[in-house]
Amino acid sequence: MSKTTSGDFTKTTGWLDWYTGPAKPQFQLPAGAVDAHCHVFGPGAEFPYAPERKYTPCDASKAQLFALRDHLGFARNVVVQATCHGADNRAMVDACLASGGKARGVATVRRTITDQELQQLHAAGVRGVRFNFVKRLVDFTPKDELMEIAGRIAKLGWHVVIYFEAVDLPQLWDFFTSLPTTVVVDHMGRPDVTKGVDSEEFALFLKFMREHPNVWSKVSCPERLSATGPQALDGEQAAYRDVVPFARRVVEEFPDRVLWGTDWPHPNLKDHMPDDGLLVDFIPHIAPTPELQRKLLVDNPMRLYWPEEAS
Ligand SMILES: O=C(O)c1cc(C(=O)O)oc(=O)c1
Repeated sequence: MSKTTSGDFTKTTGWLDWYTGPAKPQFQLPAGAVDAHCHVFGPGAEFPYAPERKYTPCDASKAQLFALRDHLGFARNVVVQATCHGADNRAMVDACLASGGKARGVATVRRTITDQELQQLHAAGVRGVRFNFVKRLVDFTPKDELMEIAGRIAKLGWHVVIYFEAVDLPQLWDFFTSLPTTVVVDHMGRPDVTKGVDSEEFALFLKFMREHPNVWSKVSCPERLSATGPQALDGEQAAYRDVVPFARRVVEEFPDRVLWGTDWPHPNLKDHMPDDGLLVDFIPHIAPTPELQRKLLVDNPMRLYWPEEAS
């Protein structure tokens, strides 16, 4: 597979391309497992990157995503709109439509979107919108605009996905806790794992989930959060051990409100690109029993994204 950025685009300097030839996981995923956080990038020649983007990635097409899904043993994907596409959801929608019902999506929308356009997104398989508060990724969208969008998508039965850094949770608390939908936190709210699992910062995140039963968390991205490694490369089976206590705490306390995803193609990683097969092998460390694994990988994502099929 050749990895390029097509169209009139040049990759951000230092960009790390996704890993070719991932291992077959040793951990066998339960039947029907969902990769509930992944992206498509372009291809730029077909789906141009947004003018307001903060980075230009290498292309990562739907066909490449579906090949990874099959290789790792997932049954389905949730394709989350990547910030490099702004509020132009065409690449994500195209992936959902091409998946034969095996992908659902999370969109980024502006308040100018019409009801008809929202209905079209729904028909394509979109079931949520993403609000992003990570400053290196997006410019600020006023909270009144976000709240207006949340009110509109609530009527479609959709949820809100939020992405923020742990240090920003206190100032975002009131907004998050006013949202009228299920709220799904990306990557555990990005804890600083060097502060420890019993830190005030992580305690606040657990309180956020404990006091608000509509809040869910993706226990994803150990490769982003780890400070110690070792990196999930070259067969390493003990990768990212410093992240395990955080994810495991969330899985064990909130087993019915957690999701897991590869985060392929892993935008903006700076020091290494993980082997996605080894990332799958991380799962039994954070969800140690078959029951927790089934909830994390099958029951919970099915309830949120394919409720009509959920048992
Ligand atoms: O931490 C990141 O850089 C990142 C970026 C994006 C995106 O650009 O959409 O999505 C993610 O899930 C994570």
